[in-house]
Parts: sequence; C-alpha cells; structure tokens
Amino acid sequence: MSDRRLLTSETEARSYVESLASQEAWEGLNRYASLLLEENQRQNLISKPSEASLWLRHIADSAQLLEHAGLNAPSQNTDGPWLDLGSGPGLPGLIISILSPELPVVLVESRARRVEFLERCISEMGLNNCTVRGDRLERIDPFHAGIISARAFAPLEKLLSLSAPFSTKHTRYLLPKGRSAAHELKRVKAPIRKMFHVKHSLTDADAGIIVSK
Ligand SMILES: C[S@@+](CC[C@H](N)C(=O)[O-])C[C@H]1O[C@@H](n2cnc3c(N)ncnc32)[C@H](O)[C@@H]1O
Repeated sequence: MSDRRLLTSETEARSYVESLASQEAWEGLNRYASLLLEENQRQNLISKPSEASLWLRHIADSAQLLEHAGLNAPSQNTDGPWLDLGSGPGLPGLIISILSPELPVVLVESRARRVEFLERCISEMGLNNCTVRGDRLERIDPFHAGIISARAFAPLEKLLSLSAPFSTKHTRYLLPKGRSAAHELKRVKAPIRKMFHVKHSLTDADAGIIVSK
C-alpha cells in the first residue's frame, strides 16, 4: 500500500490534473471550477465542506478515470461515446469532455436544475463533444457506449442492470465507488464479480474504482 501514488493536497491535485490537460483544457477546468462554486451557492451540487478541496475531491477524482479508460489501446472499442450516468454537476463526465475534446461524451442527468447547469457549462466552454440527456436513464432510447462511468449513482447491481441496454461486451465500465468499492463487488454474484476488478483511487487511500476487465 505504501508505494501507491496518492494525492494529498489541493496543490498536488491541481498539478496532477494540469499534467493531463492541454492549455485550453486547463483553462476550461479552471472556468468550470469557478462556475461550479458559484452555482453551488444556488443549488446543492457538491457538499459545502468539500468546496475547499474541490480539485482533490472532485476534479482530480474524476480526471483519474482517464488512466483506466484505455483510450490509446488498440483493443479498446471507442465506437460508442463515453456515457456518464447521473452526472449531477458533471462529475466525472464534464471533466472528461474538457480533458478529451475529441471524445464524444453523453451526460445523463434527471434533475432539471442540474441539467440547466450542465447545458450552461457546455455552452460557455464551447464543448462541442459533449451532450446532455436531461431525463431518467430508464427513459432514454439505448445506444451502445464505448465507456460507461457513474459516480455516486446507484449500487453496483442496480447500476449494471440499468446500464445493460447501453453496453456491449466491449464496453468498459469505470465506476468510482469510494470506500465501498471492494465491499460492493464482493456482494454481487460470482459471474458478474469476475468481470470486474478494483483499482486504487489516487485521491483517497481507502477508496477504489471498479473497472471492467
Ligand atoms: C449522488 S448524485 C452524484 C452526481 C455526480 N455523479 C457526482 O459524483 O457528484 C446522483 C445523480 O444521479 C442523478 N440520477 C439518479 N437516478 C437517475 C436516473 N435514473 N437517471 C438519470 N439520473 C439519475 C441524480 O439526479 C443525481 O444528480
């Protein structure tokens, strides 16, 4: 455990994210951080205590998914878009779309005020690769996603069942599950369990990301 990479401060988190970003993306992420903090005064997008560690707790925590996306691997099917379920304020989907402007990203979010915020961010930052579906996932006509992410969306079994119409055998799941990752994976049936493993999170020594093999 001790040799694991771990980000422990806002400064480290910002440097980490900057290392993944082009100049344009870095400016976009800083703009997003301002918009998010401003909007958080009007609606509850992130917890108030986590505002002070926005880059560590939310932005770096989202950005690290790119390390597990396998986007440069020839075997990775990127025919379908990156689909982010229950995006809330755009975590992680909007962060991914800012960092990867060539990658089509679809955000699904059911709450109208959150959808309005996502649409405003997309418009103000000119994110041509990102679209929002403002509805419950269950009501959206299925399409095939290359990658499916979901952060704080639903328990694993429910998440897999809701997202099944959007996945193929090539779809990669990236599911930041906080401190419950290993426990959640243990609780699902063996055939499903074998399709996933848990990667360490860079932002919390006890947190994990459930990733499909
Ligand atoms: C706990 S929040 C997490 C938001 C964000 N992913 C994050 O990490 O901050 C879960 C979000 O999923 C949305 N949501 C819950 N069930 C949904 C569904 N069936 N379809 C679409 N969105 C849903 C909620 O409105 C909420 O914004």
